[in-house]
Amino acid sequence: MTPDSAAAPVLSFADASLGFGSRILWRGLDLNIRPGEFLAVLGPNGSGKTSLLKTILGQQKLDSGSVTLAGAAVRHGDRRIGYIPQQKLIPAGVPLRGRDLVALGVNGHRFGVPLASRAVRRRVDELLADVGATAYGDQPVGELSGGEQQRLRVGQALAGDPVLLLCDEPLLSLDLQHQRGVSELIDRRRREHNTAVVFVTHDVNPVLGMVDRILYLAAGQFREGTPAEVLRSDVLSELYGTPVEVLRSGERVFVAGVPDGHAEGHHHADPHRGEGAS
Ligand SMILES: Nc1ncnc2c1ncn2[C@@H]1O[C@H](COP(=O)(O)OP(=O)(O)OP(=O)(O)O)[C@@H](O)[C@H]1O
Repeated sequence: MTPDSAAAPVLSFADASLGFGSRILWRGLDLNIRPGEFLAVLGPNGSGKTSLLKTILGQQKLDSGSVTLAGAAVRHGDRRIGYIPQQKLIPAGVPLRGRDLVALGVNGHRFGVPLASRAVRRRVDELLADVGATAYGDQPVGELSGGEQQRLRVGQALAGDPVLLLCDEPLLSLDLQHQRGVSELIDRRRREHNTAVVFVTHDVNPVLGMVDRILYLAAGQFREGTPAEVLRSDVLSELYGTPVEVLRSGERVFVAGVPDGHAEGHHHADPHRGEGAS
C-alpha cells in the first residue's frame, strides 16, 4: 500500500520549535505525515531526533507551534501511538520472559491487570506470531539475541494497534540479517495496516527502500523531502553550513565530511562500523 496523499494526516507539526537554553534544535517545522507513510529522521548526535519523538509522545513540550495526532493535540500515553524506545540489550538475569515483555504492551499502564487472563494470553500469542517470536516467547528475554529482543519490542509496540509507530534507532547494534528482519517487520505493519512510521536512525541504508520522506536535522535547522531531494551534497552542505559530500555506492548512501567538532554534534558515519547517511 502506498501512502494516500489525499488522506488526512495522522501526525502534523505546525510551525513547531524546540530548543534547550539558548540552543535551538529546530524551528518553524511544518510537517504532515499521512497514513502508511514512512518518514526517516536523520541527523548527527544531539540534533534533536529523540526530542522530536518525545514531543509526539506528549513527553516534551514544544517552545511554540503545535503537534497533533489525527487533528487533536497529542497527549501522554495515547494508545494510538506505538513506541519502540532507544534501548540497549536486556541483560541476562532479568526475570522476564519474551511474552511478558509483549504483555506489558497489551496491558498498557494498567498495572495489576492479571497477565494470565485468557484474552491477554491470546492477544500476546497473536503478537508473538506476528513478529515471528513464537519459538522463544517463553524464554527469559536476557538470554535472547539483540534481534530477537527487538522483535519482541516491536510486538510490544504493536499491541495497541497503533496508527502511528515511532521507532528510535530500532536497528542499533543488530547484525545485517536482523536489521533486515526487524525493518521488514515494521514495513509490513505499515503496508498491511496503513500505520504511519517515524523512524529515527543514524544510518538510512537499511531502510532506504522503504522511506517515503526524510527529515534531516542538523545545526539547529532541518531539511525535509524525498530521499532524492534531501540526500544531496548541495542540500546537506547548505544545512550543515560546511561542504559535505553525499556519496553513492550501489544502493547505499554515505555522507562524508561532517566535521567532528561540529557545533551540533559529531558525524555518525563511523568508518569502523561501515554505516551510511547520518
Ligand atoms: N530535557 C532536556 N533538557 C536540556 N537539554 C536537553 C533535554 N533533552 C534533550 N536535551 C538536549 O537536546 C539535544 C538533543 O537531544 P536528543 O536526544 O533529542 O538528540 P538526538 O538527535 O536524539 O541524539 P542521539 O543521536 O545522540 O540520540 C542534546 O544536546 C540534549 O542534551
